[in-house]
Amino acid sequence: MHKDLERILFTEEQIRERVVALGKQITADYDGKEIVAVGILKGAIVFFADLVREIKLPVKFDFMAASSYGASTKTSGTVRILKDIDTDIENKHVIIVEDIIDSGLTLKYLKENFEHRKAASVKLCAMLNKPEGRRTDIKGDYIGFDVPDEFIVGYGLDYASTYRNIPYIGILKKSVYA
Ligand SMILES: O=P(O)(O)OC[C@H]1O[C@H](OP(=O)(O)OP(=O)(O)O)[C@H](O)[C@@H]1O
Ligand code: HPA
Ligand SMILES: [Mg+2]
Repeated sequence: MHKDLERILFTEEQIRERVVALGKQITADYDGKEIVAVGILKGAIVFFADLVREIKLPVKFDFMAASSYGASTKTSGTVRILKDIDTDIENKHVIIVEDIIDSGLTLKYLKENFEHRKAASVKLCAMLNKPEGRRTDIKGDYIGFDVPDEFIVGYGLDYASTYRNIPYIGILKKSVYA
């Protein structure tokens, strides 16, 4: 285990099993449709790469970069869009792919933004969900795992731009940021 982790929540094997199941569910739900998967950089990149390969339907890729945490374990409350998608999503079935829904501020902002562009449908898929962090009424449509109210890293999730490449998911020691 990485020395800065308090404990591992989900191993590589548990993550793989859950991602396969999510891919199957999405494949069944979107039968006959084409999907535009929009990954939210940077955190979603690892999950995105694994998930899209488990969806057995035509999937177009696009990416948006949004940031609200910076080098903190608390949301700044302001979602900044650093890069927009370049696909015209009007009448398209969009799945927004995220690493985590915590306060929900990022996804609430993005979901409304996508609906204004007249997508045929917009659903949210997140690897992790932290219900106790929530400050909005946003809910995910496809969720990998619920996590406790702790700061989580690995599998794309960072603290101050570090730990994203840890292949499993764990709780960061408080001594690292307190
Ligand atoms: O539900 P919320 O409280 O809004 O938190 C979730 C968002 O915060 C993180 O992004 P961050 O701003 O850290 O950017 P990053 O993806 O580049 O790490 C994470 O990747 C989600 O996008
Ligand atoms: O628990 C978290 N870990 C990493 N990034 C995050 N962004 C929101 N919540 C988290
Ligand atoms: Mg982050």
